[in-house]
Amino acid sequence: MKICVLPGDGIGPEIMAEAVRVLRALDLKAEMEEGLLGGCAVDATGTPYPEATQKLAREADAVLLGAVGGPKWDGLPREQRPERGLLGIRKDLNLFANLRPAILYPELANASSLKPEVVAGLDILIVRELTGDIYFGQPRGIETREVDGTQQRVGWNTMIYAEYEIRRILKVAFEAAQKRGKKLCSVDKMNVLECTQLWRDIAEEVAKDYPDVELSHMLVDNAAMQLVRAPKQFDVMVTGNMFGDILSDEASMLTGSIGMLPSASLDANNKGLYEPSHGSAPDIAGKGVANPLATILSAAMMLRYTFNQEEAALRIENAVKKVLAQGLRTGDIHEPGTKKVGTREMGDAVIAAL
Ligand SMILES: NC(=O)C1=CN([C@@H]2O[C@H](COP(=O)(O)OP(=O)(O)OC[C@H]3O[C@@H](n4cnc5c(N)ncnc54)[C@H](O)[C@@H]3O)[C@@H](O)[C@H]2O)C=CC1
Ligand SMILES: CC(C)CC(=O)C(=O)O
Ligand SMILES: [Mg+2]
Repeated sequence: MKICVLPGDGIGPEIMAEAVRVLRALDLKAEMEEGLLGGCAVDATGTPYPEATQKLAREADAVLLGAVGGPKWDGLPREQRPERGLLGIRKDLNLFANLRPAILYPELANASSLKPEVVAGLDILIVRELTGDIYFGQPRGIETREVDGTQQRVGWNTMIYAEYEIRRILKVAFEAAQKRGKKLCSVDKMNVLECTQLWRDIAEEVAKDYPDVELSHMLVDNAAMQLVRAPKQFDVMVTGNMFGDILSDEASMLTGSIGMLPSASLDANNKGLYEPSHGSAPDIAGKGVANPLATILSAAMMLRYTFNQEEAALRIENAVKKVLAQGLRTGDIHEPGTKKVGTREMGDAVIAAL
């Protein structure tokens, strides 16, 4: 098992240290090699996805990533920003399928942003397309030009999907739905965006190959509302890169915190990059208080999807459940009657529970 470890920026190194310790505690035959991605890579090499990291990531079976970015790098030219490194590695490894499971652990029912009765038993899988859409579309830019007779700055991006990109992510979503509750909700904005009209048309076509899955469609604004009104109506949701980015952050709060939401980004052969769904949390970086569970649960997803080690994945997930049952909580999920712990202490507890 060759794993490329990219801690990244902000809380990245803190949460990654715990995930790596958990993996080591499992005593797997894993080779882990660290590399630079994001702001730390910009500082060291001038570029957010340096060649050495490209080589490491391409040669590895899987990549485990913390998070990238932070205000320190926000003023850089766009090509040098940490987030371009993240988009770069996703594109380079062809990781078009991003799976973000929003599962409520019963112990966190009171930490959810919604009432316990609305979220009890919540288990949604968000399937987000990850290498297309407006995050990658060309042309894009900011320039000064004449508009209605005056010089103005104009900014623009392009929302674009080719048929094959839509088709392949829908297949992933239908197959995931087949293995779960057999319900798939495709989220788009077809009432105003041609790009997502194509998405909806193709969803209807692909659905013919999956008669056992019930396909529904929802406009993204309604989907955002339904997620906080009655989230348990959803089984699998599939959507484009930008809508999926936003809806998955929203869904994370139904599970108690964005610090609980892991993710897997897969190519066609289950080579994967695994990372928490959150960012580098500059507001709490360096304080030892970040929740490492999303990263630890991402490591479990890595064992499941890339390495077919279901038993080891379940061991990690059960250890996380046990720690929550013991009442240990980082600040983001803390509530009266539970014990507040830091990042390292949470990692220690998961290892003890293993
Ligand atoms: N995959 C990645 O590497 C991502 C990187 N980013 C980057 O991260 C930087 C910060 O972005 P934000 O919009 O602030 O989003 P963020 O997800 O980093 O933080 C949002 C809020 O959630 C909290 N939070 C996030 N992870 C947490 C954890 N594990 N434990 C406890 N609290 C946690 C933060 O403290 C903050 O209050 C930006 O530079 C952004 O571009 C943002 C999202 C994803
Ligand atoms: C650079 C962003 C697209 C990262 C992000 O917010 C995400 O993938 O969730
Ligand atoms: Mg995001």
